[in-house]
Amino acid sequence: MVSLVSEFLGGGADTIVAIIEWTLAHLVIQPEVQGKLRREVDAVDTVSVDKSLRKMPYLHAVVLESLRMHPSVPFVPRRVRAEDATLLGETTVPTGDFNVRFFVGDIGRDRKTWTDPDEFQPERFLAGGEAEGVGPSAGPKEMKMMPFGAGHGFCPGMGLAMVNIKCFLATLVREFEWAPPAEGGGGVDMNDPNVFFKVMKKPLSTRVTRRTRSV
Ligand code: HEM
Repeated sequence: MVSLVSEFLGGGADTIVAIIEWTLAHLVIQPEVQGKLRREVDAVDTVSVDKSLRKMPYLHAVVLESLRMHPSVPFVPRRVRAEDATLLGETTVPTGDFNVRFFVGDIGRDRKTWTDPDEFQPERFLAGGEAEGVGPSAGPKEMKMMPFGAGHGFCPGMGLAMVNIKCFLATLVREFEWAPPAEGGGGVDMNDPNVFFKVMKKPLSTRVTRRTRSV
């Protein structure tokens, strides 16, 4: 019970914080994406953001693009059994029990699947884009990305996480302008440290201005 609660608290909080920080970093260095997202957020009734999420496809695309590039949990471990020696891609898997790690981050940046995988392009998830119809969970036939894992260990917090991240981001973009740090502030470092959770190596530093809007 204790480990279950700690898994929910640890896995449920740090992962969300990390993805919001990465997304804000992209919005800071790509002001055109921030502007487009803000126009969408401003256009809906955001008094109760959670009720308006369905009307914000660009917000959905922004979050998916962030999860594709920066999945908070970098790999998914599985214990598997091969009855016969099997050819998996270019690797021959021997007969018997063994551990496999699926590197979620590498799947999301696979050059055979994604065009310019190191570019933050939320539009790819919109209608007509190469990832139209791709969602946060792995598809039954094809797995273009799997930030929440797949199969029997699949993340039970996915739905909660998506709503949480979207509500937070929509509110942060509605209320504030996000700009790069003032000169000498060190810029935005998009590297991640080689640790388990994919956090930013250097915590995001930005200039934040409260928006003044006529009601
Ligand atoms: C951006 C947010 C999150 C990401 C990227 C994420 C990702 C993952 C991944 C990749 C796994 C392993 C899945 C597998 O083995 O196939 C996992 C497991 C898990 N996640 Fe999440 N997660 C997130 C948010 C949450 C939240 C909000 C909760 C709970 C409130 C949560 C609770 C759990 C639990 C309990 C497991 C273990 C499931 C099991 O072992 O059966 N996660 N998560």
